[in-house]
Amino acid sequence: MPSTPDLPADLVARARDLDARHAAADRRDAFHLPDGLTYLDGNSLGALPRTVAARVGEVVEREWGEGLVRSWNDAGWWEAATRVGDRLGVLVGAAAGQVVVTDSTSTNLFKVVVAALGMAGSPTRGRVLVDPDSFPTDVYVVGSAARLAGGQVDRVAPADVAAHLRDVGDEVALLVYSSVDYRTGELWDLASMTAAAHEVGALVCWDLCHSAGVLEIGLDAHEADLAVGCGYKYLNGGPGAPAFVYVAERHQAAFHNPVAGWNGHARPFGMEAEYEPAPGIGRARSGTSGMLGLLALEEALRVYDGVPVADLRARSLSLTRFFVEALGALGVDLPVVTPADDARRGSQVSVRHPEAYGVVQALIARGVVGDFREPDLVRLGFAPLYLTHHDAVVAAAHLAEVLATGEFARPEHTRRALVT
Ligand SMILES: Cc1ncc(COP(=O)(O)O)c(C=O)c1O
Ligand SMILES: Nc1c(O)cccc1C(=O)C[C@H](N)C(=O)O
Repeated sequence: MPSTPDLPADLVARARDLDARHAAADRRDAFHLPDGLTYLDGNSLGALPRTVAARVGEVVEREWGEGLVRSWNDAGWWEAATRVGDRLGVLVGAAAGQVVVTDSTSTNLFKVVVAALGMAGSPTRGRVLVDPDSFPTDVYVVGSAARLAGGQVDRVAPADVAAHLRDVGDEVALLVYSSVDYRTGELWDLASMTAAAHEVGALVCWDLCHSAGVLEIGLDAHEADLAVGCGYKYLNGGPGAPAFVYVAERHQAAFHNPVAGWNGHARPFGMEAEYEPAPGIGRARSGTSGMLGLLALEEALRVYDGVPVADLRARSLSLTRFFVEALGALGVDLPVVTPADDARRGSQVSVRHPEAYGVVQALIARGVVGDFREPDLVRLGFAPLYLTHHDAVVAAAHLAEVLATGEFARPEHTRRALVT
């Protein structure tokens, strides 16, 4: 692995000052991070909180091994989906009883779109708006769910939503938008888009995959209707961790889960012939959750204990702002596609380069892990719980060298892997 480039003393000193200023939100010691690695991909797969392995070991050996089926009662397995939902709800601004942790984001989105088309009530309200540049699963799932439920999909960029609602707002049932764009890192205005949808009588489902755990979302405060998001990015639940779904309390009675499985029944152990949904958010459950993943996520969320999301947001903004400043100081003049305005920036920085794939691979070979996103983006995520301003300087210095040396064009860096 190439050694770390010489770091300019002024940047190192500034990093030290900023790390001291944001020390209250520093939980780096709570994570296992490989020596010498600068990990800027927590927006794809979050790092491992140290206590998770022991907790999973305990669940396997004691709760499963010894407790066996009794653990559904004795170890609180049955209620884990809503218990972890309540904990996660605190991070996204949802009062208890509105979030359940279950299934994947894709599956939860399917349930939400079908349910929302049913909630819209009028047969003339069948349009579902989706951002064509969303993470592809959102576009695929919205298309499939809307088709099955007799709706119609309008692919509308966030900037055009207001105009579209003026034109056909009274036919719109639901808007599905990401609060942070997975490619550019742009943060959309959840409050004003939600209000605009409500003005025409439509509902909104927010995809929080790239915002949960790093910024204040305020679902209840902004009267959001529905939301989904995953547990394995900034929430650090581990690969394939279960996702979450939020249904605002005022909508729960009308929320008819199309995957009406027994876990969402009012009396699951009544083994009744007919389905009757559970009275609250439990109705968004379908089948049995994978307990190892769910309890691993619960343990991972303990890292957030005592860390206000506002402090994390301040640290995150400082990290991304400082990283861009460091790129400038080191003479890296790639276009930064992530907004410079704090109010419009999530927790990542994406830069454009025609050989972005090779740049990312060359960085990884140097121990700086980010990822490549089509067609030409180097995407670097800044998980504020465990990254420091010093990491930002190290990453910027490696990027400067990768560009200066032309390493990105080496054949070993341009060969595509299955997962990018
Ligand atoms: C914005 C967004 N939505 C949805 C997903 C898909 O989630 P899942 O694979 O859990 O269905 C991802 C990431 O994979 C994502 O980034
Ligand atoms: N879910 C993933 C996976 O199973 C493998 C590799 C990456 C992912 C991701 O989550 C990608 C991520 N949603 C993104 O924003 O690109």
